[in-house]
Amino acid sequence: MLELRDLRKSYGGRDVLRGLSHTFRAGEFVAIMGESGVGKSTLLNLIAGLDRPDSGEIVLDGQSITALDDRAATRLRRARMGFVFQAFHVLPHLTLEQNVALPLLLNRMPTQRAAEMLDAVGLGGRGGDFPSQLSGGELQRVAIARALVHRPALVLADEPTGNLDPETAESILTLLRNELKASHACAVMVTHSHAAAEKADQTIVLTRTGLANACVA
Ligand SMILES: Nc1ncnc2c1ncn2[C@@H]1O[C@H](COP(=O)(O)OP(=O)(O)OP(=O)(O)O)[C@@H](O)[C@H]1O
Repeated sequence: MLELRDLRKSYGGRDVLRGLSHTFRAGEFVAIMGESGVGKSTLLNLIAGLDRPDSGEIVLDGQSITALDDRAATRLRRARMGFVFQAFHVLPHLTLEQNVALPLLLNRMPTQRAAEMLDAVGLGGRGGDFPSQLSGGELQRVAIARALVHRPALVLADEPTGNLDPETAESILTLLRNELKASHACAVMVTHSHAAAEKADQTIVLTRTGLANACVA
């Protein structure tokens, strides 16, 4: 459902991705690991259509993302993807329910599923609260609810448990996994945490020379 074909990306003449190819299947939860600076966030940004490869192609459900202009890429991102990224953090001036409803509003979909998703992540009845009233773990649950509320085909997560204690991290990842499996979405999660990667179906290690399967759980 998501295909990376011979992706190449360099910054200032320095190669980061050198001909990277991989296929992700629907319903698959994949962790991407690799040493610092190897290009994990770069890869996620390319898949998200937030940056463009120098060459190669990214195909989502038969549609080439790399061939789209910025407007079309934004539309596709909005409709078909969900994000658990620092850059798309929960907005402080909106209530929890308004935050979770955002992808629905942007896609002109009915908004009642926002409350259902808050229930699903264990925050039922707190839709009127503001983000400042929540703990770090609770905020990540809101981010997961928002990433999945519009039933995206593809969820992209960058260190979703980066600043959480191990117990909270474990519960967040179990929640993410359960919600992904319920909606049959594919997820690509960048992480440095082996405990987080263990929650995925498959871990892929990004190296200086490409993408190598490290283990398949
Ligand atoms: N916009 C940019 N301009 C210039 N160089 C960049 C840009 N984005 C990334 N890089 C460089 O590309 C390389 C890969 O960066 P990237 O953030 O993808 O690594 P990473 O594997 O996610 O690292 P980390 O685990 O430390 O977050 C780094 O050397 C970085 O400095």
